[in-house]
Amino acid sequence: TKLKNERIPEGEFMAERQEVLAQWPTGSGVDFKEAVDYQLKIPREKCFGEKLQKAVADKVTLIQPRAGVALYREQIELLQYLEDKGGADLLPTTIDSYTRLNRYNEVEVGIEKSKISGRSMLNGFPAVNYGVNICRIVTSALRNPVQVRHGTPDARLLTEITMAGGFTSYEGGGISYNIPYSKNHSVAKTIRHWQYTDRLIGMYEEAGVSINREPFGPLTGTLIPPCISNSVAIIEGLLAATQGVKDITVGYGQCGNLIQDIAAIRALDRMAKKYMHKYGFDDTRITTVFHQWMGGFPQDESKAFGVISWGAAAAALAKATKVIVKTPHEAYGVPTKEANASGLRATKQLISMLRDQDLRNIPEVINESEIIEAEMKCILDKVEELGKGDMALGAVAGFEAGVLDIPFAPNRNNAGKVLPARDDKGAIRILEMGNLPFSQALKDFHRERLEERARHEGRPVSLQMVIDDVYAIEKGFLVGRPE
Ligand SMILES: CCC[C@H]1O[C@@H](n2cnc3c(N)ncnc32)[C@H](O)[C@@H]1O
Repeated sequence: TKLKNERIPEGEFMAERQEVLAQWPTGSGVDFKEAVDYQLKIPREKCFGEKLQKAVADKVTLIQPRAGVALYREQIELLQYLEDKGGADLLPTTIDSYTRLNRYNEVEVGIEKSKISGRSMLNGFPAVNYGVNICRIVTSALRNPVQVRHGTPDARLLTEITMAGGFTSYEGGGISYNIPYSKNHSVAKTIRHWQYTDRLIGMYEEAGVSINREPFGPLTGTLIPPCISNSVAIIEGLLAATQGVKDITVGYGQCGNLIQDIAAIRALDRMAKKYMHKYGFDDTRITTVFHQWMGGFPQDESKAFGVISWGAAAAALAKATKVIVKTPHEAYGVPTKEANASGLRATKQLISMLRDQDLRNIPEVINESEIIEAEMKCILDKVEELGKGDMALGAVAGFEAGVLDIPFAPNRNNAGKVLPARDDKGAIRILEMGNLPFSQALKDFHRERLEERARHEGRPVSLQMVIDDVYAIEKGFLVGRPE
């Protein structure tokens, strides 16, 4: 059927649902009505959206780790440790890579190997293979709300099982879990898959169960201009709201210039609310999430804590509703529960020390935020025009035209013409505009900021700046200065 940004008709949805639930035997354990009843019995303080709204009211920034291991008793032990010893306000369950690729046979092997070896042979929690009841054993063993975090282009069955399994938040989107994560999936296909996810969550909403949805903000996590990741977040938020989703957390990955990071969150929050209103979704609740540094991490744990704390400070000063926390094992792989908890404690230290400081309204932030909003408007206006008002069609056409273009993304449907580089203060600017539909004034602004760096470094604005900025991270710097 032709893609359109409209609520999936019930008959069409139910027919598709039969196929989805048949994709793996555990799908037969999903009964929507029974799942709604189960969800309605979950205490309110364990509902993700409720806790986010309380944080907004209390003006606090919540902390949330990533965490996922193969065996479910270990997953319970891990998450209990992170809430008890790490002080996590919100809990994740990070899903393993095989499940993200719908390769459930290989998951089975991974679970068996983990049981035999006694250690996690998967890089996350295999929720689909475990099914509804084991998910409920995990989510009901914890004091805090639990969110599904993953990177799945076709997450339809995962949604069915985890929503029935007592999770109350679900990360991802048809763009943000495709373009940065896969080479060949078409944007139209994954947007359609995620319309299924959002329609199912819309059905839970209509039955009185509010499930929080969080588009994946950071995208490739490498020098992403805030206007690009913010625009994708808003498109995914609008596509979700169209399917009946009411509780949406829009996100952004730390880039490193403090003024720009705070401005990005401010622009994201304001524009998300503006676009929800523009499209008549006045009953959606919007919150923000700030991801601590998504780039390469130092191996030295003390330096890693420096990076973690800096991301915590930026989140606190931006008054993000929640911050996603890194660990001192980031340079190595899946962290131990102790390392994960220590990243949380370091973060909470900064969040609480900076609780009374808010930099969102200082002039430099407002100036940068207004530039980001203007850039977002150029992009979103063009997406609307290309889609003739339909955001789903506009997104597909936007990628084809290079109006939406995510730097360093592997997907062959991404133009890959836009090239970012840092200016003299480390803020992300655009060196190659590709087909971004910016006004001349905005194009001139970016050029001027890069020329300023060029003058300071005594070299021309060039691709070498992009390369130097990518490698600067390993040397512990942001701006890749010439040798
Ligand atoms: C956005 C995805 C990348 C981030 O997600 C972390 N990540 C991946 N898998 C796990 C896991 N099983 N447990 C804890 N963190 C995990 C990586 O380290 C990185 O920061």
